[in-house]
Amino acid sequence: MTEKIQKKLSDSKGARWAALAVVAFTMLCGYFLTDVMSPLKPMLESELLWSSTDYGIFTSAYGWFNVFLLMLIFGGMILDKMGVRFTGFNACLLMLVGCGIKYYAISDYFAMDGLIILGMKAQVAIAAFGYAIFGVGVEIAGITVSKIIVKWFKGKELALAMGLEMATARIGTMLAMSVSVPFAKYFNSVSAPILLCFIMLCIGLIAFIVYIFMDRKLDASLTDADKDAEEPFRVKDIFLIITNKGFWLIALLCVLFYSAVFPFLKYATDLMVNKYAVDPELAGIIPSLLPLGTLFLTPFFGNLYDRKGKGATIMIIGACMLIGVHLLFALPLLNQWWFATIIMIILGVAFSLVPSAMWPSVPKIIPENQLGTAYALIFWVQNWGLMGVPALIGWVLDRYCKLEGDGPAYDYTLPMIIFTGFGVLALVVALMLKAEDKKKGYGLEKPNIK
Ligand SMILES: C[C@H](N)C(=O)N[C@@H](CCCCN)C(=O)O
Repeated sequence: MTEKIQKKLSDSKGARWAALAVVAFTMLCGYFLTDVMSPLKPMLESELLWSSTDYGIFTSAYGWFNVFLLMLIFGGMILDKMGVRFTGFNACLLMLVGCGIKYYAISDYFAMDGLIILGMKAQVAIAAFGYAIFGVGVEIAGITVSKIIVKWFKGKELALAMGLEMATARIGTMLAMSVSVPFAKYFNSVSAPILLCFIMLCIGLIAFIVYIFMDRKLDASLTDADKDAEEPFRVKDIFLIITNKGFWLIALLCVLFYSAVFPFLKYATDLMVNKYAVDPELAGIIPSLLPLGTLFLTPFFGNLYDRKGKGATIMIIGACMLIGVHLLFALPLLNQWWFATIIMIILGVAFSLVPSAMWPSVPKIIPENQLGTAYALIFWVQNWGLMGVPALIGWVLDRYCKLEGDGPAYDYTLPMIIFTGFGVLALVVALMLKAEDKKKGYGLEKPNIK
């Protein structure tokens, strides 16, 4: 009699890559809205009379609820307790609600002109409130998708899969950077690109519902032994996570590195206009090259990490490149669009190196049943930067960098020096992480494929 060996659904290559494609698409839709306003900064200033500080407040709202109301941490605990299907679906709903509120605030339907809410212009406050709700949704969706990828790819092409997920999400950023202004101009409305995002988020929700069916099938294919091996999450596990030095080094590297990239992207279009004299209508194209480069390179470096290891070294190289690029943006040399384009592409390489090695390194430090909470805690620390740095840069621009006359509105030297500082600190932490790996034997320099 032949004994049938039960295979998990994730053992099927087709099934696991299909699952990845579906959830990565949901993230693409989320990333589109995340960055859709960045190229619109000059239009917000000229048409809705926002200042750089208004824009900075609005942008920082992304992290308000995640940071102060601990929504991300609760989200991570819900994820580990209730599972990926429940958490992911509700995260998609939150993204939609947040996007709807943001659209209302920016659209012509908005009728509270002249009102002040908590010291902010009503329009800025309500758009920021919507963006804050969206921020909770997209961040919880991010940790959910990370856990989904570990569920399907652990012991297989984990870093490649994470790299491909990030690459797909970056298409959303790229679209935001390149189509927002032409779209807004075509419809003669700053809010038109946000409506487009709303439609995309509806499609993203449908994609996640498709994933829910795949996840059910995966669970049904698990043997009793697989299920027994899954230890339940206990609240006291949080203590185990936060007393782990490796965890803190990853979290610190994450906040420092990402503070020098995502908040930079929010101002990159404006930098192109002010420092490199690029036409505002085309200025979003140069920053959009950053996600374009990461599209190919994040999976490439992820695959390299899967097969050859060297995760900690990859993070160190990425941090060094980040410092070089921001320094070149800060220095008063070669204020030409082509030079900005070249260094933006190099930033894309740095922005592929660090994430491709950092995120797949977390499961080497933290057990799988605590992963949702661990990713959530890392995102929470990171959100302090995503929230604080844009507000800081907006304030610095208004206070110290305003220029008089008909030329550029701002001098970007000081903001770029601040971004360089984050890069230097990220490098120090990356070096400490490599030393800790040597001491504790996490295996960050070892390949992921067993
Ligand atoms: C902004 C968000 N918190 C974030 O850090 N996103 C990362 C991807 C993290 C998920 C990895 N599986 C990014 O680089 O976009």
